[in-house]
Amino acid sequence: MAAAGGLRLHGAESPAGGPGTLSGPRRAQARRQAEATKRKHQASGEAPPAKRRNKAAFLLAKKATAKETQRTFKGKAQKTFSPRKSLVGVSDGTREQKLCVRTSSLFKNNPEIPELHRPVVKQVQEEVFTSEAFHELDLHPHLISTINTVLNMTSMTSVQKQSIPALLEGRDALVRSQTGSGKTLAYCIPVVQTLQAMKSKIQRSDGPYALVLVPTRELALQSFDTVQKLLKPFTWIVPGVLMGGERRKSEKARLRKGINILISTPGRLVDHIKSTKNIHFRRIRWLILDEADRILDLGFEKDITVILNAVNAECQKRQNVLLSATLTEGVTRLADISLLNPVRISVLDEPRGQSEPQGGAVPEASLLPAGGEPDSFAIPESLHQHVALVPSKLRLVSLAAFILQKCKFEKDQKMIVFFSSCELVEFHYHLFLQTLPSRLGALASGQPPSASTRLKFLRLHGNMKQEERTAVFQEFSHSKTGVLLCTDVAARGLDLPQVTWIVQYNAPSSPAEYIHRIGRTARIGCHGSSLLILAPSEAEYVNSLASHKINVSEMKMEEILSVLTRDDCFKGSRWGSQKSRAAGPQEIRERATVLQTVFEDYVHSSESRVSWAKKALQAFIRAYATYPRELKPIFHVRSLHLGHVAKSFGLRDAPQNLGVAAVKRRKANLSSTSHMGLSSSNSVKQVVLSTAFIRAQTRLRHTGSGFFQAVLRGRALPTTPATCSGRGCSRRLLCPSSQREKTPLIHSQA
Ligand SMILES: Nc1ncnc2c1ncn2[C@@H]1O[C@H](COP(=O)(O)OP(=O)(O)OP(=O)(O)O)[C@@H](O)[C@H]1O
Repeated sequence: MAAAGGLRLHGAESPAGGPGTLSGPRRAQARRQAEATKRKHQASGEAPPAKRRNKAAFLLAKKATAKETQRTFKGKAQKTFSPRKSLVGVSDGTREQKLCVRTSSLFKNNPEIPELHRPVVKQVQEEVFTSEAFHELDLHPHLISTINTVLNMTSMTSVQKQSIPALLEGRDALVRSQTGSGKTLAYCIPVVQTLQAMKSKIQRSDGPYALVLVPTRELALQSFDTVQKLLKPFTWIVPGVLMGGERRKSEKARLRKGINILISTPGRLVDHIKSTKNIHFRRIRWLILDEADRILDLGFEKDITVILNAVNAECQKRQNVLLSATLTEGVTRLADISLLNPVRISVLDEPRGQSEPQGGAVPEASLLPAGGEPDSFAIPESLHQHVALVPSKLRLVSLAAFILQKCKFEKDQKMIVFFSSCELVEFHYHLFLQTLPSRLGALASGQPPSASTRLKFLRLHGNMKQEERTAVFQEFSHSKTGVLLCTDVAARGLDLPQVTWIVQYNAPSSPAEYIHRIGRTARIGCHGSSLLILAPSEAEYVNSLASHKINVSEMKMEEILSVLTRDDCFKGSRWGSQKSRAAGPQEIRERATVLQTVFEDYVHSSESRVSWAKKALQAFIRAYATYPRELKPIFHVRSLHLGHVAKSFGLRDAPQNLGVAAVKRRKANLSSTSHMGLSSSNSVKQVVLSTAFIRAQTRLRHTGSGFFQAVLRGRALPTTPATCSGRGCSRRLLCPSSQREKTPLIHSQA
């Protein structure tokens, strides 16, 4: 417990003569005593036990604080807080008693922030728009007028100019262009044009002619919406969407009536293939895999195998299209041998400079990254990328300060913050929702927060009910401002208008995911920015990004935190008489500590909140343990300082028994764990162990196109497509004519 006051600042951060409750000599005595204890433990190479660490301060505080201490937020200067009874601001009106009050020491014992010596690399750039109009294509006039009037588009983007003619010719295609460059229309327009032109007019009861697979439900809804708009003049063609979370019964009814362009997530389609009699693929002409690298990843392996086998069993002649902003070399080569004479479409400027593609057919090398290096992807030119190195203890306040900076002090900002798991999204969503808006409004003015001071927080992740997911997706789409906290469920394909900032609070597990996350901003030629928050020990990740031609510039943590001096509700009393704007580093530190204390007070206001924060911390460590092998030297769970990370969850101390229950569960299942020599006191190790299974599962997944790699493991990839030579063919696993029933088949154009 701290020296009584809920917001008492102590240690290095406590300003001399500041708001503390101890008199000068007593304060000095307390500090000397605390430092002596600390030196003793440092000398022995271990941290002092939590209780003893605070004992000196606690004893003196007890003596000195018969009186209550003043809270230091402006507007609350008169209000006094008892250490036992002080209340944390909760916007739901419930007031809970504090169990313990102790202010953090945020700026002590942090690792040094290294200088970033990032190599400046030339990013791969693409031209978004062309000067060619849709009416120059050989499309139905009603389709053109729908594009012009309903979608308000006249000129084609580069990827559309290259893809539409090639797809109208009936070619299989691999399409790669940067995020937000119009790939959806690049496949939707040819599908609609072809289906409306069919000689025997399509009947609803014919069932699906086109099957579009997308990785997430929101993307399914979004693609469905685009197709629906394009089909306005062609009312006899019926689009439909299948996605998890919807009522299966109503989907079955729609399938029974007939859907001609079927958009689905893989899992839900498998559900229907297994359980719905009315689903068939007899007339499939198009198979489209949007975000193909994700769909063909190990995570979807089983589902895709079921779907492709079902489709191939009924339909041998169709056009296959694979699209993504990050079609890796692995995916393209593997798809190459399973597609029939595919056209490879890429919008990269550099290869185009050498040989201009004719009619959408790009030279073979151009789906490979410029310069022939593996897996470098184009990034929108108007996207400004930043990185901030922030010690673990300061992560939470830095994120909150950044949100305030952009969404409170700047106009019309819309932000997406990515986290590594659903639990982390939930934790930060509720924490911010309960603390930040109430601080900003109520504490500054003594009134409830006004519309102008209110921060709008939304959250989106896979553990939410579908109705809520859809509502949030719609609300954020139509909103001009707001902060969406989410997992990677929102990373792929979503076209959320006017997003100005992307924050990656937890680093992504691959450069492809980095590209997709930041690609939610700066779409279709707009401006946007991104911020990646890394711990000092993770600084090397900047070089890893550079090796994929991704350039980030540094934003200093102090710059982020300095915004707190613009809001007097974070003012410490030492600075009461000074002008905020002239604040120096010490005031910034003090204000950051005030903000951290707001979070800690909230978390420690009840046992249940403390255990909620511990669970979130546990989820963070679990997710941290799943980085792929090649990133382990940068993101290794053993390099985490549990006590420091705990601070970023509003916890005052490192939990002692973190992960024990999980480890016990795993122990029961995995007899092999015993050899790891578990020590009950080593919490991080326990969590590592409890996540061993997850790591093993995800290792392959992170290797990129793991599904195909698994199929082909053990033999060299053919560099050029060859024809199948039947049963003994070395590529038989991908060839429809030999082992259909066992294999994930992309193509079956017999
Ligand atoms: N020719 C065009 N003119 C103007 N706007 C367009 C055009 N084509 C597409 N758009 C708009 O551009 C935005 C991005 O399109 P889309 O979502 O298809 O991009 P994408 O390349 O699929 O992105 P991602 O790789 O992130 O999935 C959408 O709002 C879409 O309406």
